Amino acid sequence: MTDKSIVVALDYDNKADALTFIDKLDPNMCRLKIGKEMFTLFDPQLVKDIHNRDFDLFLDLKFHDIPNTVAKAVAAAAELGVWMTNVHASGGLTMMQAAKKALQPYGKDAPLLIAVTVLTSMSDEDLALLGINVPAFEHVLRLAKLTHQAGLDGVVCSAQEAKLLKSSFGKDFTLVTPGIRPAGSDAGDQHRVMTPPQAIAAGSDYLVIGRPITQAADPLAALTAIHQSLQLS
Ligand SMILES: O=c1ccn([C@@H]2O[C@H](COP(=O)(O)O)[C@@H](O)[C@H]2O)c(=O)[nH]1
Repeated sequence: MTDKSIVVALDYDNKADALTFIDKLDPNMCRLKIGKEMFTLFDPQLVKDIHNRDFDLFLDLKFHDIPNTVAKAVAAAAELGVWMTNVHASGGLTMMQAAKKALQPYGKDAPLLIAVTVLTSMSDEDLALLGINVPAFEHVLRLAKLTHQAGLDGVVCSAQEAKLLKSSFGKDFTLVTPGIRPAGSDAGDQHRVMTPPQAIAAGSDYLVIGRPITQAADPLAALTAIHQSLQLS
């Protein structure tokens, strides 16, 4: 089955368990993502272990720091040969421009560089507590505009904002959407959610899906069922 729009968020605290799961997958079935937990626990060797298995890897470290530091971090991600990496758009225009510039020497081998807008776990009420008194979609739009201006490849957003962002920035602006929940599954700490078929219909390019797959009794069956739901949509 080939639908590489699915990016499985690994988020395992045990490397052997993660690799056992990965070894059941075909790199044509999905891409993989590791984030702060796994990178901190298992270091760049994990990136090499995943690349040795021929998967495209999204290194989701959400860099957020001064421009010089973020530029160096993004270049370090490029050295690892990852398919995609990211920064926080709220780090600002200058920071994102510095990150983009740091990838110039890598040419066509540079990873895709995207920016996180508003975390999918956040509601309008969470934003209000930060003094951001607009609905989440408006703040996402603001941050996506800044990201587009900085020349990045796209954003992380909720699939709920995908239609708005595709109509604002065009089809080539890549939308990576976590907060994906198959119908009937537990939302957990995610707030702005959509099902896989809804997300694709809304314009998401990549669906980031973690616990509904990795915490399922049979993760491979859960991934296969999501593939099937997309083919029926
Ligand atoms: O806004 C964001 C940005 C990143 N994430 C990450 O995606 C996965 C989602 O995992 P689930 O288990 O499917 O909830 C996770 O690694 C987050 O760190 C996000 O959820 N929202």
